[in-house]
Amino acid sequence: MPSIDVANTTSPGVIAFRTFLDEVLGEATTVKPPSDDRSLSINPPLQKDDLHNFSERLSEVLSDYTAAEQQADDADKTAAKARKHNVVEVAARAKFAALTASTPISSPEAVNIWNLLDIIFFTADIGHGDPALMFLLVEDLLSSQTISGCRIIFDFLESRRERCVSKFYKQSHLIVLRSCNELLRRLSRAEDTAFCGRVFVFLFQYFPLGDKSSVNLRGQYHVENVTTYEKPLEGGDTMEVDKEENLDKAAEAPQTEKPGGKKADAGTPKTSSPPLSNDELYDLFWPLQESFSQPLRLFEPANLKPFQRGVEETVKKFVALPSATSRSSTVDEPKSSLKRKREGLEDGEGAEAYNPRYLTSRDLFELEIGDLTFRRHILVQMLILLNFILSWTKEPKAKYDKMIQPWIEAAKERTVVDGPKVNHSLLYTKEFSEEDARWARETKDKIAEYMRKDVPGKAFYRVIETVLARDKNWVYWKMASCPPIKRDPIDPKVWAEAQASALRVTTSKRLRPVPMNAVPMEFLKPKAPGQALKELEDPKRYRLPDLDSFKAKINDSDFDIQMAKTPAEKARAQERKASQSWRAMRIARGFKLAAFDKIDNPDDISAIFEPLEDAVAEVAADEIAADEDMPTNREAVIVSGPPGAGKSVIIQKLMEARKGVFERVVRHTTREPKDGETDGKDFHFVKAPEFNQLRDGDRLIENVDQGDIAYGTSYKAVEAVTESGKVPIIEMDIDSAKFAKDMDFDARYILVKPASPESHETFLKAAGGRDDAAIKAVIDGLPALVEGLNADNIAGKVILNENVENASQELGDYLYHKDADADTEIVNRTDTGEAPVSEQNNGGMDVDAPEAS
Ligand SMILES: Nc1ncnc2c1ncn2[C@@H]1O[C@H](COP(=O)(O)OP(=O)(O)OP(=O)(O)O)[C@@H](O)[C@H]1O
Repeated sequence: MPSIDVANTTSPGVIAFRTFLDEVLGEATTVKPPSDDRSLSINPPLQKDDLHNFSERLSEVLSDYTAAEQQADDADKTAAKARKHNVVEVAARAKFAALTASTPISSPEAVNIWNLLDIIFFTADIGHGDPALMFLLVEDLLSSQTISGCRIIFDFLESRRERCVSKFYKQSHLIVLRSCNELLRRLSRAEDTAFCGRVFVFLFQYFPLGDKSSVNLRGQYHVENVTTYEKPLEGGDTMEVDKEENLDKAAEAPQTEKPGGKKADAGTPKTSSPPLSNDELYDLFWPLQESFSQPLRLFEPANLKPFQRGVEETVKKFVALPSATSRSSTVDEPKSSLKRKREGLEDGEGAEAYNPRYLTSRDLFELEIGDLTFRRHILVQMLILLNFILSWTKEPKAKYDKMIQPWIEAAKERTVVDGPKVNHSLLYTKEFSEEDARWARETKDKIAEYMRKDVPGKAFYRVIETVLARDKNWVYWKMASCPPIKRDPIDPKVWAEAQASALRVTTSKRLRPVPMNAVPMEFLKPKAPGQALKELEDPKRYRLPDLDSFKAKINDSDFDIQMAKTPAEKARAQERKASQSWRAMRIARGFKLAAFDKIDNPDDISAIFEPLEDAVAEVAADEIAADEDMPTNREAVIVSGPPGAGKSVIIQKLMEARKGVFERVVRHTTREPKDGETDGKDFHFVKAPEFNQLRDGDRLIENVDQGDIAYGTSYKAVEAVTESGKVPIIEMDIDSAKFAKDMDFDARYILVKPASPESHETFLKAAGGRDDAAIKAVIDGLPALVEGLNADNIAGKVILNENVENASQELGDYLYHKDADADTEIVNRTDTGEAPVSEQNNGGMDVDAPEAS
């Protein structure tokens, strides 16, 4: 900071620059006058061109300093430049201080503050001022204002973000980070949730993905986040539940009511015992927060046991509470009180935000856990910790080592100094036992089951699952000390070749036999009578252009429409687009007519270029069965079953027997195509990011990971078949079918089972690709695998595969009769006393009786 007395300076440079500032600020006020509408005073940003000859006039004012800088020898240049920057800074700070002292930030006159900051930015932009100055002034301003004032300043910062990032990222990023962090420290996460979010989003946008400045590289936990709660009613400083000897004692001794009946027993959880009372749970519930804010303490068994007990009892209690839909009025109370609290907030602030406040008073405990949102919040915390436990057991640790090895190698190959290095502060040496991992897995399942119950529980749990999965990637990235996230440059050789061939193509001087774009006129030459006419009819002569070629043309026209400078130019581009769209639609009507239904807006015909329509087209190209041959119920059919049960052959037989009725839905996979497999026919082969996009966008009805390979079925692929008029039939393993059912995907679920373990073994041998041990593993695992499907009553029909013909016949019969009134029909058949086919054929396998059929 320059040590000049700002108010009484006699430095001619400072005086001159300050006068200049007053002048240009006056001009700026004519361009952007004070306005009652605050958004107008901040936006649009002042432009340099709005100020008459700004650069020249500024250079003139600072000419002496610039001359001194130019004349100085290399050693003194920096000092000369600093002198000029000091002059600018002193004058600018003085003006800024005067303005901020006299102008409330929310008044219309605050436009002068924003204009001054813009002018300081321009000054730095043409090299006459310190680029950091504007950011330092904003930082000062933020620290001098109340939170509502900071919101206005933040509007300013957000509107100038791109400009600042593109010009002065290097000089500003640390100041911006510091200011934002300071602001976040002042904000209450509960009251100013939305504002906190804005600050975080701003930081993410300001800093490039992969920038380490705001990464918690050492994995430090927010240990100051201490939740205070009431001590156990009995008194005493230490929570009895935390003492290990008590855990062991309690495990042995029967649970006795302590004096007052208020103290929780921290022994081994009894899964069958009833949920604890609120008072008892209170003493186990709030101490969990300690582990939530410091997960590393769980490596100590003395901390882990009470944690496990607390989690189990809490989950048990939550499960026992009435669900959101059936709760009594008491549970609404916290919400209404919260509402009252939020009424004081500004418009739009916090309306959608909910951040649970920890009301840790014992008296409020019942109300607190009665709130579904609060319960979910706690359960998410638990899931994070359970994931933490699962990440630090033997197996995942070995996986990290394997994963990190290539980074270490890469570091050696590239540069020793800058390459990715393993971040040892995140690689803990301690690990959890297999027993702890099992506990974590089981508890996770319980929590998942509970969370999925309430509406919209399934979707909510899915989001949480996705977020936690994504979080793992960040942890991996931090473990490698945040290697740069960038694409490798193109190999110079490849680049040179591409350039050379582009040159060759574009500079060919050879005369073409037919000028470009001209139609060959050869047929006009005298020929045998009638031959010229025949040649004219040759389909090659009137071959339609490729539909996709219009896509780029229409995009170009769209661009021209947007960028048109005059109305005439715009009209021409619109006319061009209309003609291109018309021609594209004429071509598409021949084979993508179904896509026309998807066009809502005539200006956007992109639906006809979408791959879905390709699938429809392909399907449509096949023969479709006559209406009377179609089943009444055309809902999708999911055929699932254990590996080698005969799903494929049964479906194949059915499709041959009922031609043009069913169509297989093609699944997506991230694996590479095997020999003979065709993209779009056997699978849609996609890369992992594309698959993740489908999965994260909820565009899959099911997906499973088998090792590193992901499989999934998209809604679009199913729709494509439905739109073609056929019945989609999807072959899946049992887990995928359960997943689809969980996602409430409407379909008829069929389970195919081999009639006996012996025949299953034969099928698996016939299918090949498995050795004896693998075959045995499949057969042994079958009862457990099938159990879920039967128990949850997912499969509406179980088919025993003894004979492919019969099984496919049975499937066909079922699909043709399982329509609106099929149930009655089926019941009638059973009423005749005839045993269902599957029962007759169960061949000794322990099969739950399928729905009567
Ligand atoms: N009833 C049957 N009689 C004789 N062979 C059968 C019968 N059912 C299936 N097979 C044979 O068993 C093998 C496995 O059948 P299929 O490929 O249809 O099973 P899948 O359930 O589709 O298996 P996966 O899930 O592994 O793809 C095939 O070689 C098939 O010909």
